[in-house]
Amino acid sequence: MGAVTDHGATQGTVRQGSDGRHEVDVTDLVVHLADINVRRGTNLLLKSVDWSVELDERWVILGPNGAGKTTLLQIAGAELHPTSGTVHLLGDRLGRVDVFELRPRIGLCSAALANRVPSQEKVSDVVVSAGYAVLGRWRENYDQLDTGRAADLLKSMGVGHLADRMFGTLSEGERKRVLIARALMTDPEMLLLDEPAAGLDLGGREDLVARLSELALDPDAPTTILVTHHVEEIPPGFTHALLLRDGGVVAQGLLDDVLTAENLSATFGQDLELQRAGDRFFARRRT
Ligand SMILES: Nc1ncnc2c1ncn2[C@@H]1O[C@H](COP(=O)(O)OP(=O)(O)OP(=O)(O)O)[C@@H](O)[C@H]1O
Repeated sequence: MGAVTDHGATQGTVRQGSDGRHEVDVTDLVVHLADINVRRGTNLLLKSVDWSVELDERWVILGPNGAGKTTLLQIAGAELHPTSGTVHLLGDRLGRVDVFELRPRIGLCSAALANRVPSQEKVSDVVVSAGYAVLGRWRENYDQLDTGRAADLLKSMGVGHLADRMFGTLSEGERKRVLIARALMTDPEMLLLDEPAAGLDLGGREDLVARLSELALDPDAPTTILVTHHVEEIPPGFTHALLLRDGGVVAQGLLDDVLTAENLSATFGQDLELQRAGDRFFARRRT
């Protein structure tokens, strides 16, 4: 296998430092990780990760089971502090900002969140309660503006007709769409999606990929970071990729540069062939 490149991610405002060198203003970036490590016991879940995400970028984080994708997303969501290294999210340094003020600015959709939704919760409440940072608690004073916004978001995700159903009665695909609507409810500056297509059938996956593509192509949509195991799930409109293996970055940068058979093979530890059909990707093992 040949050399794998670690393309530098794009940078924020570049200034001339007092010593004449160029300095990046990390507060202009949506995410900036500098040499972060996450250790649990003797395990290094993330190793020396540097990563910068700019405002109009849509990133896919790709890697095999156990690579550290969810751990990385938890850091981007201000849910986890690294063992070492510095993290800036939406201009604030993690550790020096109240995470309870930061988190409403970040929309998160994950299986862990799905598991916390009470099955009796009404779908419209699952969405509207995001604005109040609660789950499973009905408040009678939800604003009409909020309930209207929740209804619009459910419609935009193709599940408007399910607003009065109980969350527990929905199919896997319907739940995923409701949770994406919830993640968008607070009009977040950053949207984090952890394996949104997991557990969906082919039609459900294709429908979700199309909706996420619409979102990715909308210039008013938040900066989006999507975690997946499958190149087939990368929605058209995504601009950048970060490939992760054993907690380390294999490659990162513009999607077209990073998503190669060589990098994918290094990431998944198999000799893989990568095909591109239009704006979609397909991978399989070389025979
Ligand atoms: N608290 C912990 N203590 C020890 N190891 C942990 C802990 N939490 C996670 N890990 C390990 O860290 C590694 C990375 O986990 P993570 O969930 O980030 O991977 P992932 O890429 O999201 O995996 P998957 O694709 O299977 O969801 C895994 O090997 C996991 O077993």
